[in-house]
Amino acid sequence: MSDGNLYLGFDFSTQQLKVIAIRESLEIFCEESIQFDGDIPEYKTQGGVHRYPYEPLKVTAPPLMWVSALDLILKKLKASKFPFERVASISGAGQQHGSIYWSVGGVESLKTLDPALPLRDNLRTAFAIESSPVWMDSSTAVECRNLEESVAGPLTLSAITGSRGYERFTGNQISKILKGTSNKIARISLVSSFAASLLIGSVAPIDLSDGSGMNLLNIKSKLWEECLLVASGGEKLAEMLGPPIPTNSIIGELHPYYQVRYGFSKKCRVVSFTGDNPSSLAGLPAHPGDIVISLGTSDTLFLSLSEHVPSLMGHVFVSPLDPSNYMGLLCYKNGSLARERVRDICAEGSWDKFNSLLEKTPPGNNGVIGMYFFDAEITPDIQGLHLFDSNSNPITEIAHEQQVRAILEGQIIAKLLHSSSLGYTTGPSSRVLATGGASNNPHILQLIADIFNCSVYIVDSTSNSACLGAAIRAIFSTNVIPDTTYPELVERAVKCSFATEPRSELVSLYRNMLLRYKQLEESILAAKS
Ligand SMILES: Nc1ncnc2c1ncn2[C@@H]1O[C@H](COP(=O)(O)OP(=O)(O)O)[C@@H](O)[C@H]1O
Ligand SMILES: O=C(CO)[C@@H](O)[C@H](O)COP(=O)(O)O
Repeated sequence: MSDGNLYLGFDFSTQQLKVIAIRESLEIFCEESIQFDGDIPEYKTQGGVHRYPYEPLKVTAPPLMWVSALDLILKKLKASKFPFERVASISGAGQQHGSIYWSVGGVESLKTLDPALPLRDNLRTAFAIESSPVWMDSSTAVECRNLEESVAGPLTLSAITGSRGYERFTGNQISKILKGTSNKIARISLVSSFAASLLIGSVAPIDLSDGSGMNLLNIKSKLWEECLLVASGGEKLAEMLGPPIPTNSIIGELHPYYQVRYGFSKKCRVVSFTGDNPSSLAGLPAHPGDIVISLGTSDTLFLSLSEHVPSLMGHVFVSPLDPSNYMGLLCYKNGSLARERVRDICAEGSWDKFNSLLEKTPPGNNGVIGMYFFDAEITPDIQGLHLFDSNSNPITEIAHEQQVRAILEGQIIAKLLHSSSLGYTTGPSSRVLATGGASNNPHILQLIADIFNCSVYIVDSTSNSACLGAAIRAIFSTNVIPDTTYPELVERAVKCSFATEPRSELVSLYRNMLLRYKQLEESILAAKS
């Protein structure tokens, strides 16, 4: 195989930093990852985050941990003799909505990175706020309501920004941070633009697609909405954020730090990073009518949209593929971490045992339904463990094998219920493209097929579609492959294979179960209000 150029795609996700290198022929050259909890334990995270027993809605992560993870993953690549000099361009992704607050000195130290030191030692005092709020935080309900009121209500905020006020959305997080600190904040980044900043040695601009997850960007004008900036952070917020840029823009050349320390080429260019979900969409050959289900730390369901219909549920972002289009997304906080908790309680921490228990119960779980919202759920706004028997009476105890089926069927039925209510429905030629760590589990894929009544496909080469999308964006944005549209490039680069199809005999069972789930969810929400 020729020793041609390579292209890197990073993903700074909740639990780990991942990177994929692809060849100009679009084949994967190598993958690497760093688990925050296990590989850099000095930061003492659990599931990549810090939680606060006396502030259960607060969830943060230390930006210096993400810096250390970049040091470590590049060190691992160097130890494996990775040919850094062949890297022609780099892009990446980051968990959405998290916010990083650069100090004045931090902005300066970015420019003067010393290659004799790890990034961590260069940037140890770079952050005015040492614990960044991340997407699992839901402590900003007051800020959300205030922002909604600043534009005559939640539906108006959704019409402008693509979402009603959501606690994890960055504008509300910034509002809370700025109220609570006197530290001098020079600039504010998202996780995606923060990661890009490390590579170019200056604070990188926020891209339109990830910027859509802030409750600050007008997704039609593609500009920050002035009144929302003022309501969230005052007159200076525009300056702290900088102007947003189209996703897939070339934002600069790799800082000389990386040439000296690792041997990267002087000509290596950096393409704007974006949110992990937009980057994942960019890494999948989704056709019109296809739906993507990403089963990572968060579970998400997303698809390409040609228009934006304001709603009080779900989100619409500027498309990472074409700024005149959109991306619809539903997010579930209780995703893999909730499944892991049931796995650990019922299956001794083993996915194989988890799957064996699933097989001991019939589809439909003999009418038992479960909602496993250990964390305050995003879609919908419910918390707690809610179990119901076949007559929809609340129960408290079910067998381990019923627990396993209940969490999986409950999570997938919820996705079908909420996506259908937004008109995100599958047609006869639709596919569900599954990605994310849990898409490696064939039992979960079969449940998705049965409940969505749709064939499920997976990407042959990797479940890290956010990294793959970033690497493909790195190639595409540097015009290395002329006369090729982005969809054509993705079709060539990403091979999806058939994973499983629905069992037609289960269609009516799951349709009835969905109706019961809908009634139960409505009753829980009604009891809250
Ligand atoms: N066989 C499996 N069955 C179910 N879940 C799995 C399996 N293998 C991995 N996972 C889940 O995948 C998750 C990681 O997925 P990933 O997409 O890498 O997350 P993120 O991008 O948020 O870091 C883990 O938290 C783990 O629970
Ligand atoms: O909040 C959202 C999307 O709105 C989450 O999807 C985060 O982007 C976290 O991503 P993962 O770490 O689960 O990939």
